[in-house]
Amino acid sequence: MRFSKYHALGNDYIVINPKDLNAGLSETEIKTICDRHYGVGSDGILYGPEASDSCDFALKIFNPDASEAEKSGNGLRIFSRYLWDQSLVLNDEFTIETKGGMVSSVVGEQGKSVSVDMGKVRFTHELLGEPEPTAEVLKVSGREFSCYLANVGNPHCVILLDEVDDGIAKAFGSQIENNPRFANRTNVQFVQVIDRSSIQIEIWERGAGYTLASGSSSTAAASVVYGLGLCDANINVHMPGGVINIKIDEEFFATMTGAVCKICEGCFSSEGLADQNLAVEVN
Ligand SMILES: N[C@@H](CCC[C@H](N)C(=O)O)C(=O)O
Repeated sequence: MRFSKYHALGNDYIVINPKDLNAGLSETEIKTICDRHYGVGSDGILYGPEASDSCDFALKIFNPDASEAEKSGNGLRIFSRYLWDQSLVLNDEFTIETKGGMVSSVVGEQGKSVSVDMGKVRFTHELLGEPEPTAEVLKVSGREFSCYLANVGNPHCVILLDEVDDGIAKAFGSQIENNPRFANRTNVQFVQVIDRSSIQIEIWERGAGYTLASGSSSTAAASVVYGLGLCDANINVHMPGGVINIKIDEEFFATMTGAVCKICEGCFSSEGLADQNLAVEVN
C-alpha cells in the first residue's frame, strides 16, 4: 500500500489514496500506521480523494486513535498540496467535501503555501446557536478554567490565559478532551493574546494528544479572540511548530493560510500493517 507523508508546521499527516487499496483501512491499520514506534508515525491519516456529489473531491480524516474527525485545517491544506503534487489540481480554487462541511482551497507558491476557506465558525459544539463567544466555567482537577466553545466543523474548547506553555496543555489537555461536558470529546486550545494581530496557542488535539500545530485550532482560537474584541480580523497564530494566518469576516467566515512541506513517499509492508499488539505467553 503506497503512502505520502507531509507536515504543516510540524502537524504531520499520512495521505493514503483509496485507489491504492483493495478495501478501506481497519482500526488496527490506522493505529499502527500513526504509531511513532510500530508504524510510520503521524498526527493522523488523510484518506482520499474519494468521489463527491457536491464538491470536486471528498476526504476522510482519521485521528491516531482511529476516530474519524469531521475536519482538520492542516489536514485539508496537506491534502490540497497532495492533489497539486498529483497534478489533480492546478493553481485555481477547488472544493473538498468533509464530514464537517465543504471547504475551498487554493495552492500557491509552488505548493509551499496553501489557503483554505474553513467556512463559518460557530460558538457552540453543536452547529446551531451562539452568534458570539460565551464564557463557561470548566472544573478540572481542582482548577477552574473559563472557556469558550467553538465549532469549525469539528469541536473546540478555547481557554484564554495570561501565559501559555506546553506544560499546561500536557497537564490538562487529556482531562478536558474527555470531560463529560463534551459528548463527542473536544480539541483544546490554551491561548495567550500577544497584541491586536497575534496570539500564541498551545494545543491538545482530540484523538491525537499534544501537537505542534493545528489549523482548525488556530481558526477556533482566532475567531474567539476576534469575537471578544481582543484582536482585529487579521491574526497571526503562533504555535510551537510555526505561524498560521487567519482572516475572519464579520459573519465569522475564516480563511487560513500557511506552509506545507512534503516529507516522503513510501510503501507499507503487509507484515508491518498486521496487528502489532502481540501478546507473548511465557510458561
Ligand atoms: N490537526 C488538525 C485537527 C485534526 C482533527 C482533530 N484531532 C479532531 O478530532 O477534531 C487541524 O489542523 O485542524
